[in-house]
Amino acid sequence: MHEITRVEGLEILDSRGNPTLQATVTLASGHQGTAAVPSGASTGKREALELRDGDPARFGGKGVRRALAHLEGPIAAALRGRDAADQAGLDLALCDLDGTADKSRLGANALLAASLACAHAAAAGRGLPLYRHLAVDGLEPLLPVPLMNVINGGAHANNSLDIQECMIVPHGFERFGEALQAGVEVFHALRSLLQRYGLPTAVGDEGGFAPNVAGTRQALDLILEAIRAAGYQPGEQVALALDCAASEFHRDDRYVLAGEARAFTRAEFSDYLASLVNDYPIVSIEDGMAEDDRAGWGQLTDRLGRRIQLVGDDLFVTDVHLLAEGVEHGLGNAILIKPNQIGTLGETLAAMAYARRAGYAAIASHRSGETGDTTIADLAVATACGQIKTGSASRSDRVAKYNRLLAIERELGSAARFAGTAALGRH
Ligand SMILES: C=C(OP(=O)(O)O)C(=O)O
Ligand SMILES: [Mg+2]
Repeated sequence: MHEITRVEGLEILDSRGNPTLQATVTLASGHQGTAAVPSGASTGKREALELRDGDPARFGGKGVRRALAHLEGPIAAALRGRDAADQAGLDLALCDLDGTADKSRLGANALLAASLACAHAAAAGRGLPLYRHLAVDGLEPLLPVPLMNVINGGAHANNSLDIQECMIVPHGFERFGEALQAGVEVFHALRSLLQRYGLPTAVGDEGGFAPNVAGTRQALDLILEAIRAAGYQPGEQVALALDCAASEFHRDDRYVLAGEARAFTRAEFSDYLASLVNDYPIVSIEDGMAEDDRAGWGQLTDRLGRRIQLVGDDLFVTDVHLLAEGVEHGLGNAILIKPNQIGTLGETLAAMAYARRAGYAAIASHRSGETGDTTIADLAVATACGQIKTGSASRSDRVAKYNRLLAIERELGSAARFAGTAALGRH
């Protein structure tokens, strides 16, 4: 029994300068665990609620004092005396305590901070690294392929690109460290290219560049050129991935892309994405259709689901019930995993387990507003999900996750396995 004796909260800042929550859980043994919660910008409308104070006089309404009070009040009271190693039981108790479907009473930010900090405390109490503590029965630790967002658009940058994320996927390598190095070299090569073409090298929220490009194809052409300039083979070693975040530009049943000066029907937008897949080594498209456009998701999955990975982010919001519905109706073939979309670690693990059983891929993911917290790195390794999406190499909040994975790879030594190309080969 790893008895919880104290739960403390702290209001800290995220990478966008907005307040967020950190929790520290102390056990009777004296061991402690600390975790911080991130925050999204292009949030799915079915996400659990991130409780904000709404007082415009403080952080423009984004304060988290109420959530902090919930964390240190009712949540702390409910956790004291419980076993930190009983993650499922703790998280069930937290859900019951909140009592709402969307965690709007206590706030998903308050609940997740506590939930994650319990896991860290239990790991410390057991004398295990977090990825060992969270290890899923029968699965060996696996270092994930990084999906690195090198050109930012959409809600994450104020440039002309409608597609939110253009990512590189360094998969054709033996070790995580080699893949990361390749990704970073491509990122540096891209910076040089942008400079040469007189385009700005300022970065967006996730650390990727945010140039004013003339549409998606120019962004992808630049990335391909950067992959070659860095000495890697596009597709074979470093592939491409997109997060369209299509809910953001879905209006009146049309996909309105300012950069293409066009409003697409769902069929036309499927054609457009298929043409990109034909012309570029794209292995994964996230939120290629809007969260409410189930017909669009069905069409896109029929069209591309056997060729590439189609990831539901806003569509599934890390919710096992929405995922189950999606599996039943054949929507997509992968789920993005963001613990703060659902609000507890236990429910996050349940969604990942369901995906595994259903043959859906799972990608552990950061949010666009991040902290130095590295829990998702351990989560990816423990669940052997094979992929992690955590931005570019130019911001310390993103680099922290990559550095954690480097440390895990070293710690595992000769037992370290890298997911590599096999992680993408399910379709
Ligand atoms: C990471 C993402 O952005 P946000 O955190 O803004 O939802 C995403 O959409 O996948
Ligand atoms: Mg997304």
